[in-house]
Amino acid sequence: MRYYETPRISIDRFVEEYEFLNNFYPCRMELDNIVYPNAEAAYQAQKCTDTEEKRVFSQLDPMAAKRRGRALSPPPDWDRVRRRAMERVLRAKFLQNPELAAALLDTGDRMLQEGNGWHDLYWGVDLKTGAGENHLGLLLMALRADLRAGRLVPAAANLYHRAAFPGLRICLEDRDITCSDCACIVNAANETLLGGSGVDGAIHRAAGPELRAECRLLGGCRTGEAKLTKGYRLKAAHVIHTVGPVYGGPDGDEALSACYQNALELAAAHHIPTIAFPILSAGKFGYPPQKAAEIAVAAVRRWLEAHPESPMTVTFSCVQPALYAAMEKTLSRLARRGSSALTSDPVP
Ligand SMILES: Nc1nc(O)c(N)c(N[C@@H]2O[C@H](COP(=O)(O)O)[C@@H](O)[C@H]2O)n1
Repeated sequence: MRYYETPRISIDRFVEEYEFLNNFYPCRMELDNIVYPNAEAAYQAQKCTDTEEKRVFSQLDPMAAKRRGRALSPPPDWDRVRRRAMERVLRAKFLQNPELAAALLDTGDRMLQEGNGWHDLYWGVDLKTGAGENHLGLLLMALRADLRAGRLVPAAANLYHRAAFPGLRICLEDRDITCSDCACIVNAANETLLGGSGVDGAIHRAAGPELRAECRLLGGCRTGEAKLTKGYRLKAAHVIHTVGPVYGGPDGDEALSACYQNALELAAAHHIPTIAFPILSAGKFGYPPQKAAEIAVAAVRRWLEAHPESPMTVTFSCVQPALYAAMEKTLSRLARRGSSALTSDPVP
């Protein structure tokens, strides 16, 4: 949805297509020469005065960052400076990730408030009572006004890291999949195909409402299956939606392999040359990072080896540090066995 299409009602929870407003949303940002994987880690790190202690947060997923930040004793003037710390973090997040700045602008004049059920009355408001100071929402709205007026200007492109494993025809990026340069991206969807949270919400928000309209015609998707749509406002021309299993269920690992294989089969049938996968089932469906990584790599590798004539190259797009590390370990081990060529470069 674009700015002029948005109704003037408030956004009172930062979930689903508005999850990008949440500090837990995965996105790289640099602050004082440290690159963080999400705004929560960047914010919690500001409680440390020691740079090495701050650097620990560069490896933390949002929940781990929140826990570690809470266990620290903050500087004595923290209550006075924390709003300014959050403002710096939000500026870094949105100015260094232009697609997020565009999404913030697309919220138009809507009131932004972080409704929550965990009684945070400083950064948000209580969803039940409406009480709270909503400083996160206020800072986001001020940033939006600065972007709209041109007082703040986002970078031309966002920062990410790409590792190539040429012998394997596989790459690994720590990039938001909605910014992928591949012809097709894979969505970790649910059985309704009508959007949800996590990567599903991010893809639907970036693709626009036309994606949901096409998804409505598909009659859902069973676990392990894959369905194709257009990419609409995404850079990718196509989206393949697949439903991964929830961790711990019967035949889950086989279903997870089937997601990768069916997505690749569908892509090949439509002559798609490049495809980006998130690490399926490793988010809200609970697969442990190493297990999800091994199943992903084995399934893709098996398909590529069975189709040596295919021009397909596969990118794994992975925004969580623990998952990225598991993927890098798994792919490096395989590349050492299968190929001596291995490069790893920051982009752009
Ligand atoms: N590459 C990428 N870009 C995003 O914008 C994302 N939100 C994610 N998330 C990853 O997707 C996988 C499925 O998670 P959910 O079921 O959506 O929670 C998981 O690997 C997340 O880390 N990835």
